[in-house]
Amino acid sequence: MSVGVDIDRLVVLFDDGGVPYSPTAILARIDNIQEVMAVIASAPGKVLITGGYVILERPNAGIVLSTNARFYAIVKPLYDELRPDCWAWSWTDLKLTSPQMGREAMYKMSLKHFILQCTSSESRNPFVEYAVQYAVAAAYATFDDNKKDALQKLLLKGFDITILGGNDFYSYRNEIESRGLPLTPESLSSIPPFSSITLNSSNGEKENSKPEVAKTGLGSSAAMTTAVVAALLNYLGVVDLEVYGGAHHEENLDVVHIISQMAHCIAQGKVGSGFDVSSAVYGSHKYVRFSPEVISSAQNAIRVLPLEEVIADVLKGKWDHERTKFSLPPLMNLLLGEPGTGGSSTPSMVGAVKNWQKSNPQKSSETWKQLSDANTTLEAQLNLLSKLAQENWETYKSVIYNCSMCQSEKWIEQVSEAISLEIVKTLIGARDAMLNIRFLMREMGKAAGIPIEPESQTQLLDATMNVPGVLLAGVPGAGGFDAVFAVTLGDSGNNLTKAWSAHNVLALLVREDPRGVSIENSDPRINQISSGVSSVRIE
Ligand SMILES: Nc1ncnc2c1ncn2[C@@H]1O[C@H](COP(=O)(O)OP(=O)(O)O)[C@@H](O)[C@H]1O
Ligand SMILES: C[C@@](O)(CCOP(=O)(O)OP(=O)(O)O)CC(=O)O
Repeated sequence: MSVGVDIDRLVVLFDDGGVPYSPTAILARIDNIQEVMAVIASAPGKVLITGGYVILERPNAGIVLSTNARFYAIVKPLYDELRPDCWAWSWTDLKLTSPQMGREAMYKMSLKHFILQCTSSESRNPFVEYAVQYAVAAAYATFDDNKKDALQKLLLKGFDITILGGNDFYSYRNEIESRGLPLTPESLSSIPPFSSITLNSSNGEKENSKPEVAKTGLGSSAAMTTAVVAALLNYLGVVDLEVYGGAHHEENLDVVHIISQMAHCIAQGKVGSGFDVSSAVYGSHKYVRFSPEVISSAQNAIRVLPLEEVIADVLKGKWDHERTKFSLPPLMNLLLGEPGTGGSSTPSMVGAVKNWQKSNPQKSSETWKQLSDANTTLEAQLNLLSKLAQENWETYKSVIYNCSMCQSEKWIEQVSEAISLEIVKTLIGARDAMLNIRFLMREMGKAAGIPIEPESQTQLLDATMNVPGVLLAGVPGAGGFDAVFAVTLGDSGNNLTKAWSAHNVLALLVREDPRGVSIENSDPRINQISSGVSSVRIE
């Protein structure tokens, strides 16, 4: 059977409540973003649930959960055909588009030294610039002469790179408030995918201070850098990320990790612990940092050696970071709540903690040891819960279901037989470990004179941990006034979302997703278009 429809009378409506699209406009929108020979990679944002500050020093470990918030990089040639005279060129072109920021920048890249020169006056993106330079240098460093010829041809076609960050990376709280919408996840989901980014107005202290992106704290720069590096390395043929599983995939991920860490550290101007890039590459895991020398020695070498040689050495360097499998036990969910009290600057918080370590080495090392032990205890309790779930699934399921409906003091009353009791005791053990971590983080903050868990967050976290079905809550990473996290049991996340909304806290749409960097089959804007279609009608 075929149905005749006058195409110009068809109207497609999107869930985002935006303007209806005619089919012609839809086709133009899809056509416009349909990629030819494009490689699309995505990398997740993260939440560091344990290990803030202490993971800066080996061998202290942290638990980092990757999320369903993803950054995308689309890489394709800028020119379809090679121009006849291009063999004489020693430069190629790079176009970098950031639609959410309304930015487009053009660069020339030297094929000898991989130096980038910005030829348009648009504001620069150092994370992407270093990602491009180091990925291209990695290709030269790893290819033999035959492959270098093919590489040269591909490079001469230029690069057209588009970067897109999922809405979850940015704060839309002000927008929701100004539109008079309720502070709920439903309001957040009404915002169209890959929306324009709200910029915080500059504070006026420095005349030329750049407006800052209003962020939710999921590590946008690490996810962005990793997505660009992965897309480029795949595009150039240095790695093949489409073949999943096995040792070869792990080796490919390690190459993406090394080049991303290098680009991120150099662009950021500091060698941090690297957990945010690590989770963007490998997904959720337990992380122990790499020795910073592997990057600092490369930083020195860059001044005297060709980049290709430096990158070759970095790829063979002593990368001693450790990652151990970790994910939340079954039937547990990660939630984030944005209190709307503004973000804090991690480098200055880290600087204050380092000063305290110098000025009071004995007390600070005691606190660090206690914190590290408390982090290990929480990890052990969560791992034990995963094991108990695996071995006693039915009992585990019913205990979690019962506990999800009441406050923690009542959990023990729900059980009688041995296994259920062990499960509840382990849940309470995890809670106690989190309370201990929070206490020690507050102590560290007071001693260093910085708001790691400030009073307003303490009140919010205490109230959160009293909501029925909430296992634990805390300030992620470096702490401060950013969004807080909670781990909830079963379906109790809905209780928490409502409780937060009543406290003027916006529950974000972010959830744990253990998937690290990956290659995507299609432009994420096309996926979002098709999943966003709510109805088609004929007018
Ligand atoms: N969608 C985007 N397109 C281009 N650049 C972006 C986008 N989102 C964020 N950025 C850039 O990424 C960087 C974020 O880095 P930073 O402020 O250190 O954040 P984070 O702590 O999340 O890593 C900023 O330079 C910002 O301008
Ligand atoms: C203090 C830290 O241990 C954790 C910082 O954690 P955040 O999750 O706050 O990360 P940023 O994205 O860098 O702001 C510093 C570090 O390990 O890099």
